Amino acid sequence: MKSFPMDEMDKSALCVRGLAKRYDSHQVLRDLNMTVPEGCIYGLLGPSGCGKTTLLNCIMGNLHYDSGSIYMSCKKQSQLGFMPQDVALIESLSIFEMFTYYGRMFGLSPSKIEARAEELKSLLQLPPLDSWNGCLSGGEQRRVSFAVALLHDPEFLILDEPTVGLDPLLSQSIWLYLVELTTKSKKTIILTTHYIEEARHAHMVGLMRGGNILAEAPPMDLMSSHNCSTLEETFLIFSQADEQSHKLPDETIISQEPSLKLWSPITKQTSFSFSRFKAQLLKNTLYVTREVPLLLILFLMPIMQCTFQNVAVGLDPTKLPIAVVNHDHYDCAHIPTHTHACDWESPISCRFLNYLHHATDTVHIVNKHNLLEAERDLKKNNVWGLLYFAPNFTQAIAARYVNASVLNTPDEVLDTGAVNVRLDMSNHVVANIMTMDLSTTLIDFFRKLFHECHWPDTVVQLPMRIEEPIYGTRRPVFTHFQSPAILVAFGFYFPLLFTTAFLLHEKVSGVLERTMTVGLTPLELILAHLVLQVVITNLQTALMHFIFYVLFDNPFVCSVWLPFLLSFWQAMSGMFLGFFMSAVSNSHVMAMMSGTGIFFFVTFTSGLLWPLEGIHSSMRDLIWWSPLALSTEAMRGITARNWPITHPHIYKGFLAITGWSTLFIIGTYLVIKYRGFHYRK
Ligand SMILES: Nc1ncnc2c1ncn2[C@@H]1O[C@H](COP(=O)(O)OP(=O)(O)OP(=O)(O)O)[C@@H](O)[C@H]1O
Repeated sequence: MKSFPMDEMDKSALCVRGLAKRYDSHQVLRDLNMTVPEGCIYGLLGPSGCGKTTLLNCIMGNLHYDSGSIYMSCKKQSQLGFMPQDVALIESLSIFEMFTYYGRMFGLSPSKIEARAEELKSLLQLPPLDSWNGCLSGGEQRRVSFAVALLHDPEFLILDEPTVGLDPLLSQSIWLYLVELTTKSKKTIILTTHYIEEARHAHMVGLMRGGNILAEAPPMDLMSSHNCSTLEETFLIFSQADEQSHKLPDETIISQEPSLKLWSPITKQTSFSFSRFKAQLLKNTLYVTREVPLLLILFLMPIMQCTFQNVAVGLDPTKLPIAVVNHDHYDCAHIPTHTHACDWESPISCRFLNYLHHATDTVHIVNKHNLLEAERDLKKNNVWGLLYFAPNFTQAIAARYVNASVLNTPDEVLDTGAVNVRLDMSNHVVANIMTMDLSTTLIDFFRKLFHECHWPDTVVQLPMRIEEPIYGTRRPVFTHFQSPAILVAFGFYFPLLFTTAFLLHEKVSGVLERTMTVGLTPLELILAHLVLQVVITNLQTALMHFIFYVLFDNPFVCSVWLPFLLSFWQAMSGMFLGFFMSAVSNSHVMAMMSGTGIFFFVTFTSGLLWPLEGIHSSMRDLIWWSPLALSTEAMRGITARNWPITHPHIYKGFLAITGWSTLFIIGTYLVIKYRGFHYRK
């Protein structure tokens, strides 16, 4: 290969001077100088981990650097073509769809995109353009990725290992094409490669080691000045010299505290472009509609979770076995079933048990012969409770209510005339429901009995009258308490999950970095996602409201729009947290772990599982700062009480969501501003 004429090098396409970059305490680039003449191929050679990718990212403005300076002849992102080390293809698109996506990013017309696609297909021997990226081999993906970098015919190409894994013949034709690009079209190309010998094709090579360029010159000049026949040999000589010279010790550089973080001279797109926004939106929509498992998760999950919640949570337990030891009467089978006849002779224990059997579904009577057997079953949790009627229970009851008044009935008689109940109280919910059910059934039984005898039934009632409730029903169910909270929690969590997973997938696969390098702005990225999320959220919310309020008939005493608006607003807040999570997370594991933590924190402190009025007194004032606490209360206020938006409980809910959303947006803005939206290993 002819070496690049030195006189043409005066005009530099890129000048890097004294560049330093470190990750925490790891100094990756140190006092690095590099000059790339215009219209040449510059081969950046160096062992793995020497900092090549870091250098390229600093040049393109994907990374801040700590000190030094970078000069570039091209200033706009659209003049730059970048092929990252990871292929960073969008797997759910076909090759042509991906060309269309990137073409739109660059503002190319459809006919131009089509023409370039055909050109690049024959040049790079690409598979048919309607092939899915996800089905291509590694080498094919690399060629497609290379084609994307060339699509808009940029002036400056930065290629991170373009020929790795390619057929030698294809590699050679790519090199020939690159040389043609530089000679005919005066493009400038920087490429990295592990195949040192292929860099002979380059006009200039830079030998990089330990974060520094040891030498840069045309490859032939480098070899001849060191009497070497291969570049490999030349690199070895430079590496040995570098090893012996022991340049600056690490600490010297680490101790330099950079005063400010510097960017590359490439001007980042800041203005909003409808064409890029549309390209991103169409790409996202194609992705979501093509990924059937994702679609199922998005819509089946709310359906299933809401259905499970309604059928599995909050309903009163039924058919709880309860042991009955009846020493009042051993064989209730032959006692007449007209339980409430004013008859104080036939065994009241049997008549009460008969009434219990028919009046409530909560307990299921299991007759036992003696107390020992019943207690054994209670300990083994074969039964949840034990009812014991002492001998002469009926007579004692009669003595209490018929033959005498309660005041002059002896204590022993009162004792005998009491139903003895022993329960397994280890399960709070079951124990409370059984206690309530047994006492109300017993009171009801005696009320009806007294009624038959034409006695005032107030004798057996507490001196308290429970009036019709202002809100809710006389016999509230736990599901009714939970459903508004579940709606709010799911409304928050589903968008959080989707946004985090979707953006993180793009980030980790390198697609996001690539699209941001070609000019997509954070605002366009966020708006395109927002539009899709709004559509998904509205469908999910409609589905969830339908299941809760139409299928399962949870309390809903209000108009449709206000709870829908609250759910929607809550979902937006979940999405904003998703933006923040995807910006700060570098892996799905990290996002998943923090997402799970957030879910449990938010669930426990939202009043979903238990009323917040029952929280420990030290947290009583703080709890309302929890992200979903006020909105959950607002949802209850709307759906069960029909409070308007002007009610303090309701507008505080909306304000709390707005406040948290603002916080998430500010957090995301700061992360993007100071760290970028890029993937960091
Ligand atoms: N985000 C990061 N945080 C911390 N260290 C990093 C980060 N990115 C890269 N490094 C480290 O910086 C060094 C240089 O990495 P870089 O990817 O630039 O090397 P490279 O020369 O391109 O390697 P390869 O040829 O294998 O791709 C490596 O030791 C790497 O572990």
